[in-house]
Formats: sequence, C-alpha cells, structure tokens
Amino acid sequence: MDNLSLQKQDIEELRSEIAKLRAALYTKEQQLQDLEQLHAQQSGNDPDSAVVQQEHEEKAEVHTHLTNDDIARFSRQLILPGFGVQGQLKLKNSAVLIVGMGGLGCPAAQYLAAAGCGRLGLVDYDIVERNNFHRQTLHSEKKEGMSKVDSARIALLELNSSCQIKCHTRLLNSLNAFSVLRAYDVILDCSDNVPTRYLLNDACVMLGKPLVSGSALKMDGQLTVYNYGADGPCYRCIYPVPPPPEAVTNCGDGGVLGAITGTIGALQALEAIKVIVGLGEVLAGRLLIYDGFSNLFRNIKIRSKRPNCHICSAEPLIRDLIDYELFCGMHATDKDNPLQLLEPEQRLNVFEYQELQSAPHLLLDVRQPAEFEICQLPSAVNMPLAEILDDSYVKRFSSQLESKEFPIVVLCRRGNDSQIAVQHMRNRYPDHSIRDVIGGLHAWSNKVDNGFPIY
Ligand SMILES: Nc1ncnc2c1ncn2[C@@H]1O[C@H](COP(=O)(O)OP(=O)(O)OP(=O)(O)O)[C@@H](O)[C@H]1O
Ligand SMILES: [Zn+2]
Repeated sequence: MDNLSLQKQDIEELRSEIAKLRAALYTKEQQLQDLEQLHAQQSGNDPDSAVVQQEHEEKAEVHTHLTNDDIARFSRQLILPGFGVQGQLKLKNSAVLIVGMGGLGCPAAQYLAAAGCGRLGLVDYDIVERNNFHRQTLHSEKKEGMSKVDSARIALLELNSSCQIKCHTRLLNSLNAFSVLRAYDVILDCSDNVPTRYLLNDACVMLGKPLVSGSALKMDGQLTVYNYGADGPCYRCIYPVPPPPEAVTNCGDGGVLGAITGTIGALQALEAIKVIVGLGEVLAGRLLIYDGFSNLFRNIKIRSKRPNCHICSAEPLIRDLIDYELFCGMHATDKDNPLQLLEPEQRLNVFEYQELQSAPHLLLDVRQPAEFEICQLPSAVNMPLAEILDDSYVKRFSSQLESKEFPIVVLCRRGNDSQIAVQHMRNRYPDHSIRDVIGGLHAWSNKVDNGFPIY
C-alpha cells in the first residue's frame, strides 16, 4: 500500500474510532441524565420539571401578531384559504416534538421549521452514520459522528433561525417520556421500533396529546394520527398486542428508498400543521397506505376507539408507563443487540475463520442476494437464511453434507442470522462441524480487513 492510501486508511480508522467514542459518551451522558432525574424525582427536586416549568413560562409569551419578516417569509402559505394570519400565528405559538431524527424525522422537522413552527423538540440518542445520508437529509457529510439531534438543529437553524429548537439527546424511555413530552402540543412518532411506538402512544394518551405516526420500509409507507378527537383510536386500539419480534424488520435489514421516507415524513409535517391550525380533515381513524412501487395512495378507514382498550378506554387497565422492551420482547435500539443462540464452541471468531480459510470448508453466506452482490468473501456461497430454514440447502449441498469431517462455516452481516442458520442446521446434522462467524462481515471489516465495505 502506498503512503497516500495508508494515510487515507488511518483517517478512516480515526473517524470511526471517534464516532464510536462519541456514541459511548452519549450513552453515558444519557445514563447520567436519567439517573440524575430519578434521584431528583425521589428527593422531590425534579430538574426536568423545572425545565418544563420554565418552558411553560416561555410559552406564556404568546405571539399576537406577525412581523414583517414573517409576512414576507410565509407569504405563499399566508394567502392560502383556511390558513391565513390566524393559522400562521397558531403555528408560531405551537410546540412540536419529533421523536427520531432519521428518515422520517428529518423531512418532518424540515417542513415544520420552514413553515414557521415556533418551537421544535428533537429526540434521538444516535449519531450520524454514513448510511444515513441517502434519506436523512438534514445530516450532511461533515456531520458524520455528530449527534443526530445536534446535526439536525444546525441544519434547521440555517433554514429558519427564528425557530426555537430544544435538543433531547437521549433514548426516550418510560423514565423520561412524561417530562420530555409534557411541554409539546403535538408529538410525531418518527421512530423505527415497536417498544417506542407503544411508549409514545401510552404517554400521549395519558397526557392527552395527538400522535402523528409514520412508518416506512422498502418501497412502502404508512401514516395515521392517533389519539385525536373524541372518537379517534390510539395505537393500542388498533394493535392491542405487539407483533412477534421475528415479524419485525427495520430499514437496516429490509432497506428503504429515501424518497419513500421523505414522502411520509413530509406528510407527517402536514398532519401536524393541520392539527395545530385546525385546517382540513386530520387523518384520524384512517390509515394512509403508500405503495411507492406503483405510486398508489390508499386511504382506509380503521376502527374507532376500542371500548375496552387497555389505555384509552374509560376504565383503563394501564395507568402508568410500563417496561416497553419487556412488553414487546424487543429492544428499542438497533445498536449492539447481538443474539446469543449458540454455545461458544459452535462459533468462530474472525481470526479463527481467517486461519481456517486456507483449509477445505464450505462457507455459506446467508444474506439476501442483493446484499451478497454488494460484497462477499472469496469462496462464499450465497444461501439466504429463508432457504436454510425451508431446508432447500439439503439438496444443494448433499455431497458436502455427506461427510461429517467437512466443516461448514456460516456467515452473515452481523452474526445474528448466521446463528439462527447454524442452530437450524445442527438440529438436522448434530454431529457435523457447523459453526458461524461471530460478528459476521462487520467484525471481518473491523478486525481483519479494513478495506472490506461495511453497509
Ligand atoms: N426511543 C427512542 N428514543 C430516541 N430516539 C429513537 C428512539 N427509537 C428510535 N429512535 C431514533 O429514531 C430514528 C429512526 O430513524 P431511521 O430508522 O431512519 O434511522 P436509523 O436507525 O439510523 O436507521 P437504520 O435502521 O438504517 O440503522 C433513529 O435515528 C433512532 O435513533
Ligand atoms: Zn386505545
């Protein structure tokens, strides 16, 4: 490798090291904040309550007129019938909380700040990563490794410097949800996981706040407004029980196009504006289903309030926030959630696999073909997990499976699917040497070959 390439590699390594240190620092800061808050609550001196109090006092300063700058800036929406000066003033006096500064949160925040929403709260615990740029359009290249909330704040202030932006750089959980949500009029769920959806729903019902909920995956999106109006259902009215964890896919695993999240995020901003201004027909009790593949929008009626809903009925069973990760059997973060299905002797670390590489073996890569096409190890054979689980592999590799001595190594992106595959294969061939690679291709790239692409 020449000098310049070595320098470039050092730069990349340092960047990635700094990003990891920042992430660790944010997590610690968040733990500290939550502990401090718990301590203060228990000793009757809640700092967040003081902040909320202060915010309410700030809120007391109600804007009663538009400035000349407002008039010039918002002229194109001011002349809209049904919006007008009163609508603009309502927006100027409003406070909207956006949970998740990712694919949905970025466009939603962008349109709300641009439209003149007076106060925006941004919640996210995560940092900007390179794979965010294609859809999380407030985060630009120079901000890699920065907290998403700070990055979004900078971009939003460039767009509208008079928007007041409060950063909540933390994982929203049952401990902090009330104190964070309380100061806002409308909440946007731009998160990507089921525990957070239930948490936000329950907190919004208990606080009496409308929840604009969006989701997007692959080429599809969905949108609705929960807890709005006398008969508007909540999330639990529609989904009383969480889905099984294996039925849930996120963008990191299923993929998504930026224009899809952009569409749904912009529509979330629109619904928030309608709620605040009292404009048009709010999408409550209805679900918008967007099929980006055919560019079709369907708008279906969903049920009204469930009379025996555990949270929004007259006699709710749930009267306080619960442990949502436990309730859903899933994590609220997609970071570092390694499965622990296999025994240590059923696994290889990347260095052990590196040694084995020169010996005869069968390397099965259980990722999707589209992922395999992006990058693969030499001699790897693509056998997607679904085809392991439906036993298609038995026929295809019958000759290799005949000999118990012939080792099989299973590999995936992060070392979770590979364990599921090994567990399944071992049930059928308990005496074979079938092992997976701990940490998958991410670990390979981090520890063995920095030049191997990470996605
Ligand atoms: N409970 C929570 N508290 C704070 N932020 C949350 C919470 N749950 C989810 N988020 C944030 O919501 C955002 C969801 O956006 P999105 O799925 O587009 O981003 P991502 O997690 O970066 O994507 P990928 O799945 O590709 O890694 C993320 O930035 C995530 O950190
Ligand atoms: Zn309900």
